[in-house]
Amino acid sequence: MAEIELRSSDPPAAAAIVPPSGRARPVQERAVWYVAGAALPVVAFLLHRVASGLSDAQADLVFMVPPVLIVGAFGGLGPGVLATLLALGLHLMPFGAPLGATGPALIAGATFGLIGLGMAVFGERLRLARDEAAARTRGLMAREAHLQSILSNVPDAVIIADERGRIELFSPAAERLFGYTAAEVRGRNLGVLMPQPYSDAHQDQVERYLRTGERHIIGTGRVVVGERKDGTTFPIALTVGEMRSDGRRFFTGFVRDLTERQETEAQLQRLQSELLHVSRLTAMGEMASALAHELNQPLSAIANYLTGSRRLLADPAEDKLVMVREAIDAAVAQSLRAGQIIRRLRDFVANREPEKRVESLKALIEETSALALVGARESGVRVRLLLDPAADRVFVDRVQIQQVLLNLMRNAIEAMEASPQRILTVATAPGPDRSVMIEVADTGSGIAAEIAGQLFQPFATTKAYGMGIGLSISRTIVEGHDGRIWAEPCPGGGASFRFTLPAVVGEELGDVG
Ligand code: HEM
Repeated sequence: MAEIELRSSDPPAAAAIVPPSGRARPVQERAVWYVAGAALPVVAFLLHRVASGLSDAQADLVFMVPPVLIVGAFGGLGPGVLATLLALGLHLMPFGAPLGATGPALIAGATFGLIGLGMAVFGERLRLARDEAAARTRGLMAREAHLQSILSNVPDAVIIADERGRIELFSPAAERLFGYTAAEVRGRNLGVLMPQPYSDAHQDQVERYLRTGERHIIGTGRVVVGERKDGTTFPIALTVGEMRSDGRRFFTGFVRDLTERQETEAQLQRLQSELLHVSRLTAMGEMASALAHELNQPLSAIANYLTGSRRLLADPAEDKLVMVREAIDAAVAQSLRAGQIIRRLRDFVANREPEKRVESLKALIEETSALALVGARESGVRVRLLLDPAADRVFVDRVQIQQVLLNLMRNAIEAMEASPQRILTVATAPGPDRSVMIEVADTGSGIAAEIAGQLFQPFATTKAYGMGIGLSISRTIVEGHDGRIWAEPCPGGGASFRFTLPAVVGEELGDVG
């Protein structure tokens, strides 16, 4: 979990960036104090001498105390010592007091020197402390500036609250997201950012955490609902961290707006389902003439039976009537067959919401192969269905899986166009981890080496026609069913495409119509 311990005695983190000591103090400032240290005692001395008519040498030192103290206190050690020595020098100059002077003059000079030096040492320490404080302030300001720049630029809203849930910090992104200004929410409870019933219960949740230490959001995050100032709600991903500063506990919330992501996901899903639909239409378009042929067969059979019946009815003898009844029964059967083909097609191309149910693979495969083999039997393709009853029940969207099967079977049939032997095998078997494996194998030309690695990428195709999106769509569908799809060369030549689907076993078995 994100827990940060901050103590006020910690050195400012920005110290590494901002020089911390008085060494950074401008050189000019030091120079000014040296000049003052040299000038002020002289000025004080001269003023006193002019005022007292060059006679009162003993009082010189008294007049020079203020400049020495000022220079020592503010200028530090160097300027302070300079001012003190200069003042003593002036005091002891031959034209002031005789060099050989003893007694009170020397005692006064020594006392003055000690006070001046003491003040210079004191001033130096003061100066260092002042510089350090300035460096600390600069460090804190730099840290504050970094924090502000991070807070202004991170796309996530950042909100800091104390342990009573009162908002202390509300980043610019939070202002944009929730519609409040920082000033409006500072000091208010976090509850203001969420709708009921969260709002009333939130502080209890925070206090429960403080009491028990049991985390539900801290460290894991959660998708929750936020409420803007205008009362509208929106989905957010919330992450909460905990921090201690100066013995107090704070919570930091990172809030990411999911509205856009959810919209994007919904849009992707819409596009995806349109693509699935378009690809089914394309498949049907590619098969159109064969399908027309397939429908034509029952229709012309119906026409033949009915023409025959009319002819038979010209002579309504008993034995002829029997034949007419049989012909009409056959016509009915053919029209039902035509109806079934049309219904299957309509189901297959309809744009509908995906819906997963327990289905029988046997039924799915048999139905799909009827569609896939339209026009193929004439070209000599033989079909082998090796369906294991122990691998029959699957939890899938029927139309989508039929789409995968149809695509694999049509590919297999096309791949065998130039082969002397044309056998399409569809087999099922129990797969690993409660799955069922379906195999569609052919005896065609096999998979070209240059395309093997990108078979399931969109627009990878070796066909003269078609966009090459069939296999990539098949992969999307299979993965959407938590399955896997791959291709292998067949031992005797040709290609084998395999995919897995979630099996339904034991008590999960549902009724399949
Ligand atoms: C804005 C919308 C927010 C909603 C809807 C919300 C909702 C919740 C909920 C439902 C819980 C209880 C979780 C449980 O017990 O299963 C919770 C706990 C908590 N929330 Fe919020 N929260 C929001 C914002 C925030 C923010 C911005 C912070 C911090 C600045 C925060 C700090 C906490 C803390 C400290 C806890 C208790 C610790 C935990 O359960 O791990 N929440 N929140």
